[in-house]
Amino acid sequence: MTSASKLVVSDVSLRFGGVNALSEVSFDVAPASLTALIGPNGAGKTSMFNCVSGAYRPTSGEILLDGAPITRLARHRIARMGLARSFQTPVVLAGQSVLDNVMAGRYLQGRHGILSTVLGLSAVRRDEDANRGRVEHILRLLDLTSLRGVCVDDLSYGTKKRVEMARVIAQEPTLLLLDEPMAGMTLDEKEAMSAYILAVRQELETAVLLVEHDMGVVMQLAEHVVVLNFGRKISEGSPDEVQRDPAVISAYLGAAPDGAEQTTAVSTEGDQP
Ligand SMILES: Nc1ncnc2c1ncn2[C@@H]1O[C@H](COP(=O)(O)OP(=O)(O)OP(=O)(O)O)[C@@H](O)[C@H]1O
Repeated sequence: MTSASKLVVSDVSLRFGGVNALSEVSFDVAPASLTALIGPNGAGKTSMFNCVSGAYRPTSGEILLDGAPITRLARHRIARMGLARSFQTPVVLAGQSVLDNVMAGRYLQGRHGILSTVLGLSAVRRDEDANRGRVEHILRLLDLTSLRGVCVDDLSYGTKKRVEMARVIAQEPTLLLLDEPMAGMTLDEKEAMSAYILAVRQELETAVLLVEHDMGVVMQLAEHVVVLNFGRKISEGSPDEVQRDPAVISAYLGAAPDGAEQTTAVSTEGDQP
């Protein structure tokens, strides 16, 4: 753990009745870095996202955001501290345009309450102008400008995921949690989404924590990889290091016993290694 870490996860455990979803998991996310959280189905990735974002309260352990404890804070308080997340199934405002969806992200980020917004106070109007400029910029960044007036209901699944990402980015997070941003996408859409994630990160200098099953994407995007299996951290390091780690290969293949010699690396082909 370093005091300069964006996120520090320290000995986090989460139990559901008799199920240990997470067992004493620790890792850091460095500022402006891209860290991937990977592991086979049921490894505990979503549980960890839910603990970090405040949806679940860990049974034990501590989570720090910019050095401040967030373990027991409500979701909206953590969001106000700079954390935003996307979901496996994109969360969009049905029946609303792409523009309105992204504007919704600005309202979450805004400092004015609903009453001052309704009263149309001048400070709010100044913010509105700034918001519009910011939203137009985000639409351009994610190639959504031409779709700004289109209702999200009429968009493909992959484009809805892009709209959700635009809304989340509009919150100007300093830590962005992306839960399987490529799930259900075509190969072309995945390549485009990878480029968008890199562009967003460069532009906003946001730290990103990414859950993704597509190992090709993880190896291409991540600087640091944390591997979970059955709720425990089994490996951590550069993409190259983890894909050669026998414990990781064993977890994904479900075959070789712990510590066994392995000659194959984790596959970077296809969705599910
Ligand atoms: N709300 C819950 N109630 C009971 N058990 C749960 C709950 N949420 C998760 N679990 C259990 O915790 C473990 C970790 O699940 P989790 O969804 O975090 O894994 P995951 O790595 O995200 O899996 P996947 O890749 O399939 O999404 C699993 O055994 C799961 O069945």
